[in-house]
Order: sequence, then structure tokens, then C-alpha cells
Amino acid sequence: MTTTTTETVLDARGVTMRFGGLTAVKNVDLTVRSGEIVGLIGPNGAGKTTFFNCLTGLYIPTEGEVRYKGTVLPPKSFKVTAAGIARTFQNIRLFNNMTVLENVLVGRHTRTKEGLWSALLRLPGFHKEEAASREKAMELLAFIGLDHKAEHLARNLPYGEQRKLEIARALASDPGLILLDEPTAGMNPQETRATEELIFAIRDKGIAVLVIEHDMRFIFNLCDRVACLVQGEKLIEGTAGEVQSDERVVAAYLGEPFEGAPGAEEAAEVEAAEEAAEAAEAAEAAEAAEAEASEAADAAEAADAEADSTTSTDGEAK
Ligand SMILES: Nc1ncnc2c1ncn2[C@@H]1O[C@H](COP(=O)(O)OP(=O)(O)OP(=O)(O)O)[C@@H](O)[C@H]1O
Repeated sequence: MTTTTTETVLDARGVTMRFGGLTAVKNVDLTVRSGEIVGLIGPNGAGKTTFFNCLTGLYIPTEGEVRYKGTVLPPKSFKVTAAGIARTFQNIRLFNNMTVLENVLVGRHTRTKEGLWSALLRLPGFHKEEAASREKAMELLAFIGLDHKAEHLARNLPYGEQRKLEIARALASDPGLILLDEPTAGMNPQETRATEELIFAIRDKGIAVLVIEHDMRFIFNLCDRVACLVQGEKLIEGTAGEVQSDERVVAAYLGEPFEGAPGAEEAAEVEAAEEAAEAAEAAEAAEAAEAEASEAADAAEAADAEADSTTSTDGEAK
């Protein structure tokens, strides 16, 4: 069931990220409202993960601003998590030698108030909070269907369950928005289907979702809106139907040129400059050849003239 409120949870405006001469993300606007699942697609290297990193404080955008529920986000990832944005990564980042439950408890730390001394000295406040955290973590494990494996080591879980555990750990920080970076990468069709159901259930808990994925069937089934990045720029944003039927999106994925493609103007400028340079070189070569030919003609004429004068002198001598 989709919630009906339309509070803007995430508001990214004019986000640009440059690495030296490379502009990985260029002037991207994106909003996510409560109750929404928004997809971010684009060919490899389009800037999707870089954009996520700009949203979560891992990168400070070169230009632009990111707001969460109206407040500009601090440029530190732990502060962004505390503000209410959680994320998972493209490559699984679990604590392999910790149990499933402990991994979720780690994700809970931004929501615990008792400090280090309280934990070290095992003060009553710490015990109370620890019990509450465990209860919350077990609830989350039940939600993702892994409560029966709470005491297993994370490294012993099958791949699909490790991905689920990452999501549970992100949920442990009580986010209002969760960013998922390729949550179905490497999954079989059954695991992908289960992840789809899990994301719907997360949305039904009132948590907004922004998801990067290459699996188009998954993304178009799942998302209320989809934005497509190409060469760092947002090419199109719309409903799954609108994006799916846009020929430019297909062309961008196939690496085919299309009118108005991001980066196409720069590419056309480079091509025109190369053509102009080639034409100038050819003209110069033609001019040099002409000069050489005329020099040769002059020399031939001079040789003829000399031959004539020799003949006439010889004639006189005879
Ligand atoms: N830290 C960095 N330093 C320099 N260049 C970077 C850095 N991070 C990303 N890039 C470059 O920025 C561009 C966008 O990369 P990014 O990983 O964001 O793309 P992506 O859309 O997530 O790709 P994929 O789908 O393959 O994960 C690429 O050209 C990449 O090489």
C-alpha cells in the first residue's frame, strides 16, 4: 500500500561532481518524496554511484545542494546517517567475522545514546539500551526473514542473504530514506524477486527508497519514477512507462549516438576541430607540393635556357 503523503524527503539541486578535468555528475536535480520508490539507471560510468556518494556525505559536491526533509545535509557520512539517510553499497560490506545479529547492532549505533564509558563500565543505562537495541535488531531480522540465523557468522550466509543483511543493517539506523546501490547484483531470479518484495515492504513501512540497478525488468516493475543518467547528466525522468519507451535511453545503453545526447556537443566540437586541423594540414601539404612543383619547373626552365646558350656558343665555335 502506497502512503498518500507527498512530503519531499530528498531534494538534490544542481549537484555537480568533478574529479580534476572529469565531470562525473553534471548539474543533476532529483527529488524523492515519502512513500516513493525512485530508480536511478544509466550505462556503466554514467555517474550513478558518484551521485549517491554526493547524497550521503562521502563526497562533497563541487556544486549544488542536498536537502533531507528541508535541511541541508552535513558533509559527513555518519551525520547523514544520523539525519535519516541510510545506504547499502555495490560491493557487500559486512563484518564477516561477526554474527548476523551483531552486524545489525552495528547499524544501530547512530540511534543509541549511551556513550563509551557507559558501555565499558556496563552501567545500568547501557544494559537497558542494549536490550532495546537487541529487540529492535531481532525485529529487523524477522522482517527480512533471517531471525533464525541471528547467531550465524555473516560470512557463512549465502550471497543473497548477505545482501539482505546489508539492507537490515541500513534499516537499523531508522532511516526515512534508504539508498540501495545495485541490490540485486549477482542474484539469481528467485533472489531478485524476493528483493523486489522486500523493497515494497520497506516502502510500506513508510521509508522512501532510491535504488540504482542495471536490471531493467526489476527497476521498471518496482519504481514509481525513474531517472536516467548519461555521462553525468540526467537525460530523462518519468514513470517507468515513459522512460522505458524513450528511444534515447535505449540508444544510450547501446552506446549509439542520438540527438541532444549529453556530451554529444563536446564530442561534436572535438570532431569539428579534428576535421578542421586535418583540412588545414591537407591545404598546407598541397601548397608545399605546388611550391615544390613550381620550383622544379623553374629549375627545368633554367636548365633549358642554359642548354640553349651552350648550343648557340657551340654553333658559333663550329
Ligand atoms: N574517486 C574518483 N576519482 C576519479 N574519477 C572517479 C572517481 N569516482 C568515479 N570516477 C569516475 O566518474 C565516472 C562515473 O563513475 P560512477 O562509478 O559514478 O559511474 P556509475 O554510473 O556508478 O557506473 P557503474 O554502473 O559501472 O557502477 C567514471 O568515469 C569514473 O571513472
